[in-house]
Amino acid sequence: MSDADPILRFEAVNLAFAGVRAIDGISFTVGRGELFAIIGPNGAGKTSIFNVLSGVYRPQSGRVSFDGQQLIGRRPHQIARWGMARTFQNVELFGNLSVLENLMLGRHHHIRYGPLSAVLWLGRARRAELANRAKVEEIIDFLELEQWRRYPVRLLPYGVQKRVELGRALAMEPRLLLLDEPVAGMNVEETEDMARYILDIREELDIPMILVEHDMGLVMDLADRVLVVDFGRAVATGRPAEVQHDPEVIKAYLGEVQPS
Ligand SMILES: Nc1ncnc2c1ncn2[C@@H]1O[C@H](COP(=O)(O)OP(=O)(O)OP(=O)(O)O)[C@@H](O)[C@H]1O
Repeated sequence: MSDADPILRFEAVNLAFAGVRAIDGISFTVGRGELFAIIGPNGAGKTSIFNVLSGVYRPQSGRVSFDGQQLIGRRPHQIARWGMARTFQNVELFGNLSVLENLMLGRHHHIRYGPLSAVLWLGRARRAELANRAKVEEIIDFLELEQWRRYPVRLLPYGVQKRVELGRALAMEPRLLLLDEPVAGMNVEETEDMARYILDIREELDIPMILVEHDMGLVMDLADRVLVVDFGRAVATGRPAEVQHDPEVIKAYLGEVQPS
């Protein structure tokens, strides 16, 4: 499913911290419309890959291109403006602001009018504001957040907070969405809901995604392809059913089987 013109190309990336090889020569591509998962044991390098993609870490070597543009050396806000949005392992929202306000913040880099127009509420600022509001309303609808829209986010159930975070990323109208453990800490019902929204994003919004997730069932159900990492290395890449039976993958998860 990784086509000839992928949205993302991650090539031979190396990232080390004081001797720890967090990413050790990993390469992969993500196709347009693909749901690509990265799995691996704790400390394998998954978050480091996300941090390289979003410009937080600068690798020592390798190339990363997003829709043909080189990413390494770019600032996080620039990469976000290019259309790469991200959710975090722990919810990172403004707890005292409402769902609506948090989603509007996801639109801030779409705001194109200057401060003077904003203060005077001139035509351009007004039109932009209305367009931003319409986009946010669309997302509230899509993620079924209507009943929560005016509530401060900190008062909402955890599963709903994670959904709002997803909504804020969608408000950026991303061309690639990075989901960092979207169902971590969720109960079964919340997990099922989140899985449905992720599938809807792919089917209805046609946004490619990279998913880092410990919930193996979710990955196997949702992903088109899976990259398995261990100690900073790519252990296997393939369709979920293929990697599941790969002896290297089983070894990475279960450890070396000792002869009795
Ligand atoms: N800023 C940092 N400074 C030093 N070491 C780091 C830093 N970030 C990551 N590492 C190290 O790099 C390795 C990979 O870490 P990373 O967080 O990417 O793994 P992970 O697969 O996301 O783990 P988890 O599933 O626990 O979130 C680990 O050994 C980690 O300690």
